[in-house]
Amino acid sequence: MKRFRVIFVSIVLGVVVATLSVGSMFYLSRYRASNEEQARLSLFAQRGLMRAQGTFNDIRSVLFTLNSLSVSPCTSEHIAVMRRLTSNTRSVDEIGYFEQGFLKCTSWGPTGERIKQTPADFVSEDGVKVTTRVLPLITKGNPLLASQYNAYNVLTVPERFSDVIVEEGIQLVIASDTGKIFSAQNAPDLHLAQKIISASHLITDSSVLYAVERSGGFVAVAIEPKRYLFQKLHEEDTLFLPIGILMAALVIGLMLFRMRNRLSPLDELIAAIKRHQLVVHYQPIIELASGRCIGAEALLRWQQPDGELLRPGLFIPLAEESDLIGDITGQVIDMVVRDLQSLLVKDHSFYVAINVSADDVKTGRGLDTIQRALADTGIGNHQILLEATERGFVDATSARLTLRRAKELGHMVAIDDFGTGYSSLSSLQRLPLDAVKIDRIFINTIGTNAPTSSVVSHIITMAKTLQLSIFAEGVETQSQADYLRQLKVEYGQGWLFSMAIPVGEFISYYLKNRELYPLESASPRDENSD
Ligand SMILES: Nc1nc2c(ncn2[C@@H]2O[C@@H]3COP(=O)(O)O[C@H]4[C@@H](O)[C@H](n5cnc6c(=O)[nH]c(N)nc65)O[C@@H]4COP(=O)(O)O[C@H]3[C@H]2O)c(=O)[nH]1
Repeated sequence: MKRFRVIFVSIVLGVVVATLSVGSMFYLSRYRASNEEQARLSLFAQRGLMRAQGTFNDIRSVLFTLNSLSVSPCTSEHIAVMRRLTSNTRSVDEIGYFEQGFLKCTSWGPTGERIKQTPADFVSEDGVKVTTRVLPLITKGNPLLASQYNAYNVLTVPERFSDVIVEEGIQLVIASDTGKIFSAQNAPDLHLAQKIISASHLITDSSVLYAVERSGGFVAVAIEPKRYLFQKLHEEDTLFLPIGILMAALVIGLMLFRMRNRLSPLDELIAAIKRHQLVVHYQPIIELASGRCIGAEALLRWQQPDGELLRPGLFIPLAEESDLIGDITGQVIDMVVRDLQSLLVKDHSFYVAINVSADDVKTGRGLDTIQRALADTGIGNHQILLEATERGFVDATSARLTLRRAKELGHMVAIDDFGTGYSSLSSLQRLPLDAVKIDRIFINTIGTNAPTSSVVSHIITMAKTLQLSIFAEGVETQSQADYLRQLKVEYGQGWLFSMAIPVGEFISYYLKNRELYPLESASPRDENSD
């Protein structure tokens, strides 16, 4: 279930991260491309506006010069001045002089035709009237732009208002802020340009991008078909999408790595220790002669998120291999103190057996952990019985040191699962042990014809010879209990009495048992032994 959840969550996260990474790069490339294009268009619009204002300034200055002349109109001297100003000013292509609203002479000379002054399309702040698309009657050329001030009229080729260098694809429109178009470059859609100029907000046209610049009555609009943006986008995409894909691959790789770690049993165990998912259940230990519950064995369980409890056989070996067992022993003793402190303090003949690992025995570290946990609790050291398997005694010298110290501190020490390893009578003799726990595989054979059925009586005899207390594990039937009682085995535990149960249930069991069998006989070692 947990495995499925980790895989599911990792896949969902992987998809989200990949989408976000590629999506954000996709968005970034679009954002950058359109920003860059917008900045480029603004630049061209600004240049166009400057050119238009520069051209108009030239025209105005010519008009003001002409108006300040004191020569007689249309004399050869007057015409010569007009001609000189025309040829010296780039923005002026022809000058005309009007009298009573009709053209009298131009920079070409006197004119015989009756040409009327044109109505203005646009009037500048200083009174210069501009008419777009005036057909020059003298030169008969393309439509020109006429700027009038009092009696003078200057004709200008409209392109002079927009002749800046623009990049391919960019269209430029120069107009008055009332929307009269003066000049354009690269054949823009004039209808669209007018819409843009007169709009007070951005207009949405899916086919173009544009920028508008306004100043001094002039407007410049730079327009670009969106396909140029797409080209730019393509360039940005080729830069940013690989980055997005790389980022996604990196994050997904990291997640896979983490997922693999989270799925590894060792990492799961480390997380369980950190999150305090290990719990202790208690199995009553019964004095066989009286039926009294005189102690309990603390047995570890790993609580899974779905409520399932894992037995220690599935994770203790891993903890032992990976050096986590010391932490586990620490948590077990802490839990025992937390769960049973008040019971242990009230009943000093009651004791709890805890399992110590081979490593705890070898290093003696477990003893320090236990001492720290018991300090100031009111629990006596004699109330903590240490169970170590035969594997803990392989290194006899360090085992002897640890056991001796344990005994000095007042703990009882039992050899667990006796008979399943290679411990011999002689090796046991040399160790300062208090008790032997006979493994349940031997108890199982009691009353059967199994070839090992006689082993139980041999172990019992041997333990008695060594003056060790005897605990029988895995007592499941009344006949097994009767047999053990006959052979004077003092203590038993097993499903006949109770399975390992959570602390609440255990305390109820203990209280009921005490009602049935009030305290009078002694535990393997009484409380004075501390
Ligand atoms: N079939 C049957 N089984 C019975 C009966 N009565 C008790 N048992 C089971 O026999 C095992 C007795 O514990 P153990 O010999 O100390 O053997 C323990 C002990 O060596 C180790 N262990 C348990 N808790 C800890 C711990 O906190 N630290 C360390 N280092 N090892 C632990 O894990 C082993 C297995 O523990 P559990 O799975 O809890 O299994 C327990 C218990 O639940 C019975 O009548 N019938």
